[in-house]
Amino acid sequence: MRSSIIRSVESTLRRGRSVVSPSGDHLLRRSFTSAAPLPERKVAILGAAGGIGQPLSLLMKLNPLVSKLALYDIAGTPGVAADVSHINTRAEVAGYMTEDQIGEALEGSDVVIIPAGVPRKPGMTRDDLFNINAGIVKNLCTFIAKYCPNALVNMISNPVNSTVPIASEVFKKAGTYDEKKLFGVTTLDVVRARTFYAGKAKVPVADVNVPVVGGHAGITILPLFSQATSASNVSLSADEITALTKRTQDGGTEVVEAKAGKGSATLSMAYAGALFADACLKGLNGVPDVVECTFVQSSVTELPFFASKVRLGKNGVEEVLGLGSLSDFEKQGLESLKPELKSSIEKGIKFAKEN
Ligand SMILES: NC(=O)C1=CN([C@@H]2O[C@H](COP(=O)(O)OP(=O)(O)OC[C@H]3O[C@@H](n4cnc5c(N)ncnc54)[C@H](O)[C@@H]3O)[C@@H](O)[C@H]2O)C=CC1
Ligand SMILES: O=C([O-])CC(=O)C(=O)O
Repeated sequence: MRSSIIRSVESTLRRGRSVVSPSGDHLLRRSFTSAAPLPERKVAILGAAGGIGQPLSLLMKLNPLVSKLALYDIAGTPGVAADVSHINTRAEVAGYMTEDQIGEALEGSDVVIIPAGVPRKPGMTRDDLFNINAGIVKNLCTFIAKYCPNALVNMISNPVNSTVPIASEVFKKAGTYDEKKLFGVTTLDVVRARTFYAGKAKVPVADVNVPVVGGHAGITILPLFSQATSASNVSLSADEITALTKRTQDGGTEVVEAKAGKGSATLSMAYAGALFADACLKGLNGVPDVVECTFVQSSVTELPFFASKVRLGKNGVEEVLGLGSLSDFEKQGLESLKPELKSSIEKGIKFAKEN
């Protein structure tokens, strides 16, 4: 059994296909065929030795689209890099520690993933992380602007609703901002919405996709269950949809409480981060119709940043897609989230301008 699984993964890798795929295995089918040579792609992970960073480093090492994997952290990277580097997959792994080495880590990167920063403890909101994480993100983005201004930046560090605007201001100040290349990673909200919906509706999770729009904190997370694929065959009551919405919005808190002081989601986040980075790489490589929900500069609403479905392409964002038709419940959720999201965005912009 074990050897047949290994054989199947190895044969997938030889064909140059992805082991992980956003939104289910349909993307596997639009990956490269054996005839297409895979382009060289460098991915850097900043915060690679942390709770998310370590399993994310593992998953990116398993991704055959990655030819170089740069692992950076302020502590612990040599061990993680040595460990991951022994895996017999395509990516060459190098570990970097201290700011003297960050330039080398970043240079030539196509995608930079940032899970650096402190996680929540029970009783905290994501915004309670602002005071520490805002400075970390600002500093790291200054290095990105200097060493790899053309990279796609996947921001995981919380509060995403503020750290993405901070990054945009740092890049603007450096003259390198390209709104097509900056993403807040909200994939975990989609992963949760799919899992919770499939469980409640008793349908195979692989058949379910659910757009999640807005932002990445509490009520700013708005799953659009009315647009769930397979929704037409499923009838959930209004109370069930309300409960699913709340569970998706509180998914992070559910994990924080279960971990009881030992941090927040790391394994599911690493999975979600790997899915989103994989989608970015596929877009860069010219795979058509790669669509993911992500928090980007947006004109979908009056807010300057907003998460929605986005088509990814050779330059990052190819098209920010609209919201589609919303149920009355979702319309109400959309209006309710705007004040909080607006103030988190403004807080990030103000911090970056004043510091
Ligand atoms: N976007 C999302 O959906 C999610 C975001 N998160 C956020 O991800 C962040 C990381 O979470 P964990 O990995 O659990 O935390 P962790 O504390 O386990 O790891 C963070 C890592 O960042 C490193 N770090 C700190 N300052 C750094 C700097 N200046 N440069 C490079 N590395 C630095 C630390 O040394 C540590 O290894 C948190 O802010 C958390 O809230 C967590 C889950 C989901
Ligand atoms: O809840 C947290 O603090 C971490 C996070 O963003 C998530 O799990 O969605």
